[in-house]
Amino acid sequence: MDRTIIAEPLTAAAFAPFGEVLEASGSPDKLINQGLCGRFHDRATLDFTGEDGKAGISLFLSQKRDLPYRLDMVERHPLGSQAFLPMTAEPFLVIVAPDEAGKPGRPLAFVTAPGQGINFHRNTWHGVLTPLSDPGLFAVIDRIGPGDNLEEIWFEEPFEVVLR
Ligand SMILES: NC(=O)N[C@@H](O)C(=O)O
Ligand code: NI
Repeated sequence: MDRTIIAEPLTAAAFAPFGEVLEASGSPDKLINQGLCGRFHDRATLDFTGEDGKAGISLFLSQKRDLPYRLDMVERHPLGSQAFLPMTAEPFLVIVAPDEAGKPGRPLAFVTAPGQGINFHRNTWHGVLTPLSDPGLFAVIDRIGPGDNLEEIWFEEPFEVVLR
């Protein structure tokens, strides 16, 4: 199998099987604050299961990654969705993989446009947060609570993610 993955520009359609793209583009769902603010309302599927699980907002300050990016592993969260919302205008790398009988299939990679965030659906195979610039500062909305919410798979042979 070819181990090189070409990252494509992120689109809502291509990402739909894995989650949502969060971006303030097009017309807002509603105008608020005396018409001075557009609200792009309720754009992500937040999904938290398991006893005593709740939604939490955390901040991640991650080191940037260089390209070509060595993809050694993917993970998933069986008990909750996970959203990455950049607090800078810098693009970042988003990696997902289809589930094939409980194991990840061939990964796909996307590069966000400035201002785009993402929300992984619960139990979606994904690469960890992968900034391409410093500071890699993100707000992350995911499940807080007890239970095993992390499943990791390390590839026998890594993939290499490149830009087109
Ligand atoms: N482990 C953690 O909090 N982050 C990962 O889930 C990730 O996807 O970056
Ligand atoms: Ni994760």
